[in-house]
This record gives sequence, C-alpha cells and structure tokens, in this order.
Amino acid sequence: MTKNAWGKVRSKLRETVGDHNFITWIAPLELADIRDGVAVIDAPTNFIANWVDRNFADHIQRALNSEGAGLHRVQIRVVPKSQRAAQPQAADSAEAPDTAPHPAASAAASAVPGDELPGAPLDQRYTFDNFVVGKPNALAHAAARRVAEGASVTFNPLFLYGGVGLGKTHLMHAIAWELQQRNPEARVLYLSAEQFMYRFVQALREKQIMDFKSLFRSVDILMVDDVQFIAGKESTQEEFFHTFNALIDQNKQIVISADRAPGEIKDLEDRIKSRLQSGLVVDLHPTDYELRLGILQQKADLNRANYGDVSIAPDVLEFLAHRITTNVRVLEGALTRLFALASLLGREITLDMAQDALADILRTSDRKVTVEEIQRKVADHYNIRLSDMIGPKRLRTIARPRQIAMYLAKHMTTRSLPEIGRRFGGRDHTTILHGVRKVEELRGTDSQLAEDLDLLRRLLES
Ligand SMILES: Nc1ncnc2c1ncn2[C@@H]1O[C@H](COP(=O)(O)OP(=O)(O)OP(=O)(O)O)[C@@H](O)[C@H]1O
Repeated sequence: MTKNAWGKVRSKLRETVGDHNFITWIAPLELADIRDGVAVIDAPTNFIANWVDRNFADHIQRALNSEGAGLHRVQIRVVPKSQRAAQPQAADSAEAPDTAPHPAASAAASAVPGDELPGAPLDQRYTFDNFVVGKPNALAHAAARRVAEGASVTFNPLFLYGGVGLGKTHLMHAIAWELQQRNPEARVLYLSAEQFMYRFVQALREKQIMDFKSLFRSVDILMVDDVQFIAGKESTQEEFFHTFNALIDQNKQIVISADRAPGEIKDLEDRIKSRLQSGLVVDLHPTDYELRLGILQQKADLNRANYGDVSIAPDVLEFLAHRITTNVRVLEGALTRLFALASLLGREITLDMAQDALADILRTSDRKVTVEEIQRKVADHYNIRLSDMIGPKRLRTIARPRQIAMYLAKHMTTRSLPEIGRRFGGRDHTTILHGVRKVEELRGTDSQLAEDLDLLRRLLES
C-alpha cells in the first residue's frame, strides 16, 4: 500500500467518521506496515491508540480493505512522534482533547513530569497557507506572521480581536504550527481561556498549584484564545495576571485573542486590561465582498479535492459572497452543504440549487433587500420612472433596466420567480426567467452593464 493509497483511505475515513473525529483521532495516525493480512498503525500516544483501537479499528480495516489491502486485523501501536520517521506536518496535527498531549504542548508538559497536560489540539487546516488575506484582516495577518517568525519579541502581547468567526482561532493555530515547524524544540502552548481556568481549578482542587505555576511559566510561547471568558472570574484572573507577568518578564511571547478590544471587556480587572493593551492590539474587521469571494474560491478548491466529481457554476460563489455576510464559518458551512448535496444527487451546483438548499441560512443573513427597493434604485440609476418598472412598455431603454431589476431581484432576494413576477406588474415567471438569463448573458460581454450591476449591488447592500 502506497502513501498515496493511505491518503485515499484517510479521505474515506474522514467521510465516515466526520470532521471532528477525524481531526482528533485519525489525522495523528500513520500507516507503518501491512504484512500477512495485518495492518500496523502508529499512534502518537497511549490514549489515542486505545481510543482508536476501541472505536475506529473496524472503520480503518474496512477502508483499507476497500483499497484492496485484504486485511483480517488492524494493530494499533504507540510510537511517539519523536521516534517516527520524518513525515508531513499536516498528518500530525491533532490529538485528543484534554487528556492526551498535543505536540505543541508536549515539550512544555514534559517540563513537569507526570503532570496533566494543558494544551488544546491544533486544527491541521488552520495554517497560514489556508488563510486568505484581504483588506479587513491584513494587519492581523501581518502581525501574526511576525510573531510566527519567532525572531525577537517586538510586541508583547499580541492581542487579536474581532467578531465571531472572523479567523482569530485560525490565526492563533497558524502561529503555533509555524513556530513549531521553524523550531520543533520551542515550547508552544495554545489553549482557550476556558481550559486555562479548568486547569487552574483542577490544580487547586488537587493541591498541585505549584506544578501548575511552573508548567505555565516554563513555556516559550503562551497563546490564550477567547480571553473574555475569564471576565468576572476573580481567582482565575489573578492567576492569569501572574502567569502573564512572569512570562513577559522573561521576554516570552504571549498571544491573546478575544471577541472585543481589551478596554471593552466587562468585569475584567483594570490592571489586566492595561497589561493586555501594552503590546500590539489589532482587530479583524468584518469581511468585505472581495475577501468573502477569495475565501469561497479557496474553500471550493479544497472541497473539489474531497468531492472530485462535483462542479460549481461560477455565479454561485459570487451569490454566496454577496448574500452571506455574517461570518466565515457560516459561509464555509453553506459551501460544504452544497458540495455534499451535489455529490449525493450527482448534480452540478447551480444558483437555483443554492437558493433552495440554503434557504434557511439565506433568510437569517438576509439584509432584507426588497424587490421594491431594487426597482427604485434601478429606476433611479437609469433615470426612468418607477411605474415603468411594472408597466408594459417594451422600449429598450426601459425594458433593459427592468430586466436588470429582475436579475437583481433573483440574486439578492429569496423571492421565487412567480413572486418576483407578481411584483413586476403580474408578469409570468417565464418572463422573469427570460430577463434574468438575458442579463446573465450580457454580463459576460457588456462591460458597462457588468459595472452597473456591481454598482447597483453595492448601493443596495449599503
Ligand atoms: N481569512 C480566512 N481565510 C480562510 N479561512 C478563514 C478566514 N477567516 C476565517 N476562516 C475560517 O472560518 C472559520 C471560523 O474561523 P475561526 O474559528 O478562526 O473564527 P474565530 O474568530 O476564532 O471565531 P469565534 O469568535 O467563534 O471563536 C474557520 O474554519 C476558519 O478557517
């Protein structure tokens, strides 16, 4: 069995066990050998090996057999990462939550032998390579890159903040991956503020607070995600403050993320606020259309690799970038749903299918542009009367703007063709469809019209 075939088996497993299980349990495994009908699989820790053996061995055997391996057994053995042959970084990404050491945490953890290991798993997809840069996140990305270079500590802490699903966690993981790759010895510790609190409380309960302190003070880089979580939790804040100060004093890099700026986190002690502000504070702005389109194009390419046979009509990505403006996670979810559906049905992803399959998402992120607003803006733009939008005139100077309004109504609202027809003076849905198609066709050849469409869209979205 070649590495390539193992790659295929892994993709299959990802489909059967789901993303979350895959990242946590399957991604860290390596196929070591197949002999006499037995596949030998290496796992990096006892914990993962046991879990996989109990829960996923059958899946793995079936997936390998579907590639012609002819197995009657799968044997999972423990081979710590450091003892494995060189292998791609991506395959080693994630480990079990809580109980198993993460590669990024292992060095730090081993500083206190026998202690509970505090690191959180890193997602192998969250790398700089997979992060699309646009105007809204350029500064945060540049700052993250600088920290990931691991050279001299220039701003400490780096504080990243921004709304839900705008890429804070992605950037934090990317920093951790990069640092680890550049310097495998570096003791990088990434965890959420919630996990920090959990570890702290556990250490208190088990009277191991000195171990806890020395563990956290022995890391080279500490990364704490969603720090707003410790607001209102006094003793955790206190401990966090001391850890923070100890690391800064030793010139160790700290990276923090939160959903808002330090000064805006309620119930956070002032001395912590001011500490958090003492380095570089950068925010991830809400995405703009171009960034959303860039992200969608990248995710569509990744999805194509998973669902090889699915094709997607070009206007679908533009439609999604226009319509789903809430956050990148929702955007990703929408695209995944379309690919899964198209693959199940064996169909191309078209605009109609997208509108249908994503009606729930589109409704909630609908900016509530109405057909009437569209008609008004288009009439203004082309200097025609609003009544001509719904009237019967067939003059080109009136009929074309009307068709443009039909096109925008189809693309920017969730109204069906008959519903749009009713709002255009009771026209039949086939007339609307004809208008939409006409504009779609002209858009490719008439650059003035394409520009008008863009402008009108922006006006309607603002
Ligand atoms: N610029 C980007 N390029 C590629 N993917 C992105 C980008 N921004 C966000 N994402 C993706 O969007 C999803 C949500 O991002 P992430 O989890 O990092 O958000 P977050 O800001 O930490 O959100 P939360 O506040 O919910 O913790 C992830 O799958 C991430 O990969």
